[in-house]
Amino acid sequence: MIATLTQEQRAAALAELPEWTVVAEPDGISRRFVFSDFVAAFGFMTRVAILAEKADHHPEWSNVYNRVDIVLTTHDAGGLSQRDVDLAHAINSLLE
Ligand SMILES: C[C@H](O)[C@H](O)[C@H]1CNC2=NC(N)=NC(=O)C2=N1
Repeated sequence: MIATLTQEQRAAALAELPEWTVVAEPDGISRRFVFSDFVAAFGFMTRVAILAEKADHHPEWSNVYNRVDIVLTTHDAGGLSQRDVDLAHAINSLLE
């Protein structure tokens, strides 16, 4: 069973993810991505979906035209875990 991060671990992890915001409900982290159009947004979502499936860790997300909103939380742990942090870094890497 995966555990949620301790307060110390959270603080350290979030310091490395300045683009992500803490959200309360569900306990996790969130980031908004804005692209030029729907095709670019959906292409990004496809790449995130492949990462998520490989990691067996899946985002809560929504898409409206060129915008993608992602929340990462670990359902099995009931909050933010290292899996969310790892996926956030992998998603960030897609944009480099
Ligand atoms: C059985 C399967 O491994 C689990 O249900 C995985 C799948 N993807 C998941 N994704 C997320 N975000 N949280 C989980 O707890 C989770 N659990």
